[in-house]
Amino acid sequence: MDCVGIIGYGHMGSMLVNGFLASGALRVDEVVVASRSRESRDACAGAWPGIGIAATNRELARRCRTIILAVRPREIRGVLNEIVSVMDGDEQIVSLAAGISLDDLEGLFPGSVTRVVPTVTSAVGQGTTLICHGRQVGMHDTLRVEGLFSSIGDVVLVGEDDLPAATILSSCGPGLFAAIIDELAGATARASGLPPDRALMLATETVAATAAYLRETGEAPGDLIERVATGGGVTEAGVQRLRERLPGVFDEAVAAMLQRYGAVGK
Ligand SMILES: NC(=O)C1=CN([C@@H]2O[C@H](COP(=O)(O)OP(=O)(O)OC[C@H]3O[C@@H](n4cnc5c(N)ncnc54)[C@H](O)[C@@H]3O)[C@@H](O)[C@H]2O)C=CC1
Ligand SMILES: O=C(O)[C@@H]1CCC=N1
Repeated sequence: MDCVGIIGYGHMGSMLVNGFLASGALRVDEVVVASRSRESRDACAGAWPGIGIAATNRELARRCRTIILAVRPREIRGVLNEIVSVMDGDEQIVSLAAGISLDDLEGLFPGSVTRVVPTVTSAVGQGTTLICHGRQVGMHDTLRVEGLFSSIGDVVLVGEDDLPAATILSSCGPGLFAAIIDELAGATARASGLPPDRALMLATETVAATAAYLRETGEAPGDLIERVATGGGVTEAGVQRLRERLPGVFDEAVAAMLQRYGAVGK
């Protein structure tokens, strides 16, 4: 049967199962899940009655033609080595793992291999999934995987050389922006009598509204700043401080992420 198998039912695996099923892209009888812990397999079976649960990764590989690897990068080699002997070679492997190249994957499974970088914000139907197909991926698999992931948000095709930088923006980005919201709300609450939960709510709404404004108007961030920061006014004082310190902070953060990206699967 042409089932979609998902190995690993952690943050991404569960988000994908929920997204594919809630969107109607797949039915429960078209999905099989395998995960190392009994608890996560039981949680999946409880959340989606009728879904396929495989006791082992090999059982899943026998039942599915599209196999999504939603395990951590350091587990990828072990999982692929484990399942490859029960595969007949015409399956499509979809790896979510940051830092594991198409060459690495094709070295373990010399067939149709695609790298996909989802984002946690797809849980609320927002954000961009990155897709990078390997050399052996045919038209049927290309359309199948792109169609599947477009059911949970936007899909953008990216060359493998651009994948690390694009991953930082689209997939690590929610974590980075959550940290910024937390810091802005925390600093405002510390400097005032504003209750922290209220500060967090206002900061979160403002970030969502700012993103919507930039997206809808197409205005450059610098132009928006000029519109907000009345000459000699309040915003100007804050933006000035940020402009002095943030380039160094962001250069450091991006360098650290790129370095980790190269090491994460080793
Ligand atoms: N969390 C995120 O926002 C994103 C994660 N990714 C990638 O997705 C992958 C999964 O990340 P998370 O879901 O965050 O990790 P996680 O740690 O939440 O989930 C991993 C799951 O894999 C299971 N697992 C571990 N070893 C296994 C094995 N040998 N066989 C079967 N199941 C096994 C674990 O029990 C767990 O359920 C990683 O490769 C990561 O690089 C990609 C984009 C975004
Ligand atoms: O932090 C990570 O390693 C994963 C990959 C991209 C987003 N989360």
